[in-house]
Amino acid sequence: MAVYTDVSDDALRAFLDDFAIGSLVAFRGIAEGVENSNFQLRTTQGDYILTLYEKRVNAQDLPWFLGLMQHLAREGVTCPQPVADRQGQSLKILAGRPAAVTTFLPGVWPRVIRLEHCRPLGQALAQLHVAGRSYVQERANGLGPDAWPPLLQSCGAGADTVQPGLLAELQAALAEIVPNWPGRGQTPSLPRGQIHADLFPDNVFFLDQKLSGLIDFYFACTDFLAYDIAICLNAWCFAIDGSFNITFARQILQGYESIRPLEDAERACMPLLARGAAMRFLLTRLYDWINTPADALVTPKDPLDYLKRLRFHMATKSSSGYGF
Ligand SMILES: Nc1ncnc2c1ncn2[C@@H]1O[C@H](COP(=O)(O)OP(=O)(O)O)[C@@H](O)[C@H]1O
Ligand SMILES: N[C@@H](CCOP(=O)(O)O)C(=O)O
Repeated sequence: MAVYTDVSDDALRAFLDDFAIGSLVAFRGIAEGVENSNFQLRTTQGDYILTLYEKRVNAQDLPWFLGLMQHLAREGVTCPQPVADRQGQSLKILAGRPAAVTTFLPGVWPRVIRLEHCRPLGQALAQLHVAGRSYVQERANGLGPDAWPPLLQSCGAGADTVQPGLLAELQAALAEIVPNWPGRGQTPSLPRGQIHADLFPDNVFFLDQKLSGLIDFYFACTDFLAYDIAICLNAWCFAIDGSFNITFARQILQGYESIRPLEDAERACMPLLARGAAMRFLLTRLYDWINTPADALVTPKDPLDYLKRLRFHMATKSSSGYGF
């Protein structure tokens, strides 16, 4: 459960007095997610989400995230919208944390991924990339390739307590991936733009068998568009036993390319981008696995799920391995 910060009934009522969204009927902490504290609010006017921003979110970036969500909605991408208070402020402080109220998005995320989710996912990702073109302000990816070696170093010997030999295996993989990242060494750069950077199944909602919207833009940043595809291939196309579902991948790619055709260089880089994406999530999971106190109200995600994926991508030498 991800509720890092408790909010008292009285503090919440006082906070909501600033807004014109009715009075509080009920609220509950949401037992999902690992990054921020989320609460579902019911007021006399409807449902809302209250987010208190925690460990990995830099408060200075919040205007950029909230602005991106507003921009994408104007361009036709369904996503939560910040709710401004009576003074026009959407970014506030509650219980000592930066906080915002956003609109509630109807739908549920798919607990079991099926083929019919994959094409709409690819289309929605490409729509996001196209819509993001006119959001001109950039935000660097703080969890890009330069962040990976120090993140592994901060896990240190703890990595081998998760699995013996893990530290050396990841160091060797990093030595292959980081110097050859697009735009470095012999590898050409790729088209860049605003990316979601965390489009996992729990951030994609479906309703009546249709994709109803995207949530959780708090890792969004300006980076290679094809890297966002690589993140989705990691998050959506592996079975519990670690096997890669190329049919799912093909549907994601075809859905994406029906909106935004890829350049040859983007296709060719997919094995490299997929390795980087697996590494990024492996490392944040590993760090959290080692550093989350046993009594914390959050269920850390298993880093070893991403070791299986990384090994698959390290062994995949051609983009045809992803269904191109
Ligand atoms: N705008 C929203 N509308 C409906 N449910 C939401 C919304 N935002 C978050 N949730 C719920 O809260 C859960 C955790 O949110 P998420 O943004 O993924 O957390 P985190 O910030 O920890 O990554 C989601 O899986 C979803 O159930
Ligand atoms: N998707 C990340 C974790 C962060 O996302 P959240 O939406 O679950 O908070 C992972 O799976 O490692």
